[in-house]
Amino acid sequence: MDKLLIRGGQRLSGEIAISGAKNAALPELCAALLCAEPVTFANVPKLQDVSTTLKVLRHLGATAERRAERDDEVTIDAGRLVTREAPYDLVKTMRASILVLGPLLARFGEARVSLPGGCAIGSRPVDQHIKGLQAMGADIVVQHGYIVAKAPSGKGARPERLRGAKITTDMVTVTGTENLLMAATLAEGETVLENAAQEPEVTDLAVLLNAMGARIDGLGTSRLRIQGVEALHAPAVAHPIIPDRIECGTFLCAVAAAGGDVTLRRTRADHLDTVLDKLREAGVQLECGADWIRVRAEGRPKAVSFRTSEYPAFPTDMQAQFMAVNCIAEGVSRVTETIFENRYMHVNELVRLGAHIAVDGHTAIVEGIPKLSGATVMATDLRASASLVIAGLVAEGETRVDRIYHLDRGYDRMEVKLRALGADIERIK
Ligand SMILES: CC(=O)N[C@H]1[C@@H](OP(=O)(O)OP(=O)(O)OC[C@H]2O[C@@H](n3ccc(=O)[nH]c3=O)[C@H](O)[C@@H]2O)O[C@H](CO)[C@@H](O)[C@@H]1O
Ligand SMILES: C=C(OP(=O)(O)O)C(=O)O
Repeated sequence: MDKLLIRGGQRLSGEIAISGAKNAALPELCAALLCAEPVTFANVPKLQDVSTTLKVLRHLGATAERRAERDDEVTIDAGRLVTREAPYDLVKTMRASILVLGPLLARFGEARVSLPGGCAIGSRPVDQHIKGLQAMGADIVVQHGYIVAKAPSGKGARPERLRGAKITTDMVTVTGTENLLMAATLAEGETVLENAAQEPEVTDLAVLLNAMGARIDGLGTSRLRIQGVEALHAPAVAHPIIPDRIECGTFLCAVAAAGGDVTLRRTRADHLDTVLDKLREAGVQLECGADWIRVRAEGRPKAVSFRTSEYPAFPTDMQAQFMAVNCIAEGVSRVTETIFENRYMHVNELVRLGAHIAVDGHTAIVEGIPKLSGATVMATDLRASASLVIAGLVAEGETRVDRIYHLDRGYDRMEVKLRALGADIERIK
């Protein structure tokens, strides 16, 4: 298993480009299942989760290839599928594999999808996906670890289309909104999704679907109104995946902790407002352009308290990385996690590096100290891994981060980008 070896203490400087967003790429690649024509995407990040999604799509019978001469471009052709089943072995490592359910059911009237795996950050049920699809007329049972779904039966052998419905989810759910949105594009009549997630990745999916001929209104709001159509088509041009706001936020936190002067290119500052505000509160200097952010930091940052919540509030996917900054900040901070019940797996590992953190229910109290000290730590989930890398960059001596397959699920060559900024970091095979 690969590990990262980090020798802390280097300032970061220079420029890097941010990759396409994992959490936009995964649903959008699955959206290609909604039509029989080849759909091309640009700015597709090179991540383990993207490779797993392409494997799932190939298993279903689609062709899914990166272009040899422009390897950020991927074309999916789901013209002829051979099965409607996404098996456990392929989906166990990835939460987002649940996103084939809505498209398969909507286009073919049936799907058999293993309950998904992914980061161990909470119980993560998919009851809202199931309830929403049931409201659209689907018959769904969970059997032997699989969600078995069928559209309402028609008069002949063919299933009917799903039916538009008014659906209000019990909580804001990102992949739940995405699954129901995709299903609704091909349903008969109007669907209204209330309490919809407003994350930029959901909006980017809706932009793609509309470019494929869907009729979705209310983009970026908590009410999505969808008029179902009979078929979707390939968009006229390759769909560019939006930049990864969480990758960008992770590098911003790395500079806030380690100090330096870095410009992040091909990014969207307007997707990161809350994180940028908190970094300013920490004393970090930021300048933002249309597609770049320059970050400068000297000395210890100031401790900043925050609370995670749905977009546009502070993202849960940035909680661990910002906590690493607080570990070496001046002062005491309170970090409250409201989305996932078990997202403090990084705390014990940060404590191994010398951090002073006490967890009280959903809140972690972090007392900043001037220096962390290098140690061997274990990555437990994707963003926890990123927080350990940030901590390693500022720890005295050597930090070894084990089990970085979690990191590879969601970061596009993180250690290569950090090395380009002057970090002393290497991957050990
Ligand atoms: C691939 C992807 O985009 N992953 C993101 C997505 O995950 P994901 O879509 O899985 O997260 P959700 O937004 O669905 O989860 C929010 C909360 O709702 C609960 N819930 C959700 C669905 C459901 O049917 N029942 C239920 O109880 C979850 O357990 C959690 O407590 O949004 C999360 C919250 O921003 C991010 O951390 C993940 O990076
Ligand atoms: C929790 C995350 O991913 P996933 O939903 O794919 O497990 C994440 O991106 O931080």
